[in-house]
Amino acid sequence: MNQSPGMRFREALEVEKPLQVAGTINAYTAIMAERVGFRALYVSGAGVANASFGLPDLGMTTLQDVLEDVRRITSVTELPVLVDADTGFGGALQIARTIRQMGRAGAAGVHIEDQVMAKRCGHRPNKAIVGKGEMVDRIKAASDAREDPQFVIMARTDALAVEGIEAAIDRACACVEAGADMIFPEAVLNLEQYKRFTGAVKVPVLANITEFGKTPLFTVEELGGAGVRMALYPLSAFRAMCEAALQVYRLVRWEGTQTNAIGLMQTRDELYDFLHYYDYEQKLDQLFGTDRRDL
Ligand SMILES: C[C@](O)(C(=O)O)[C@H](CC(=O)O)C(=O)O
Ligand SMILES: [Mg+2]
Repeated sequence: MNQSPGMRFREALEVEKPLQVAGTINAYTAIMAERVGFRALYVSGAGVANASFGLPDLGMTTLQDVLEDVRRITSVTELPVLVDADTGFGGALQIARTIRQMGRAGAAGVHIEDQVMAKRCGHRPNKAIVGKGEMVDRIKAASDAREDPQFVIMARTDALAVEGIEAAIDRACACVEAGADMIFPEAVLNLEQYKRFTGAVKVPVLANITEFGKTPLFTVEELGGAGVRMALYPLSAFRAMCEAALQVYRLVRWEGTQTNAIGLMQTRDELYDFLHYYDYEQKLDQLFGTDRRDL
């Protein structure tokens, strides 16, 4: 595995069209997603905020908070990991630091968006965005800072909901001009709009297929037909995990036993299989023998 993570992401993009990018909120889910066959993973800003810190996705987490989750994930997978860097966590110099530290944490690339620093979830109302010039500066700073030229800089624009499609496409093109390798148009409403973006920008476009948001749950075939090159599922597994956890808590609390919750659970054997538990155990036995009575 001597290719850089950025290179691996770009290769995955050539192999699978559109490339499905699986959101993984921790190291263990990354292992499962890799085993299932995904070719690229994602660390969601909302995932870090919600799952790791119990906070809403409103720009309250720091670069270090995100890096910690990125390191945990990149240390257990060979798959390239795209990371949500929100607004970049500061001005030009801080954005440069974000890019370098993400690279060193093993990320394949990041997306940086044009919302104001006090950002909101992309699928919520009342978003505010910085001017086109400031967004272009963010992308210039990011693209200039990469230590590996293959590290992916993806520009996310939230302008569609704020200024409309023409302005959003104009921004996307300006970001590509400034060095963005890929474009993430946020909160797209229909396939026609995706077609407008993919027709206008000459770089790969990502579709954020997040549930309960503004974008319908388009299939990969539909997205591919609109020229989209990446389909992102940022929180799908997390949402399902949360629902399962809630059901288990309720059942145990109400029924005084987990018997009726067992069907919602991954078994010990499955868990150990994903973790290669038995290989580790065998290693211990090899090293120290199985008779531990003299300890
Ligand atoms: C992609 C996203 O930025 C994320 O942090 O995962 C979110 C996802 C979501 O809230 O559903 C976003 O679209 O803003
Ligand atoms: Mg986000």
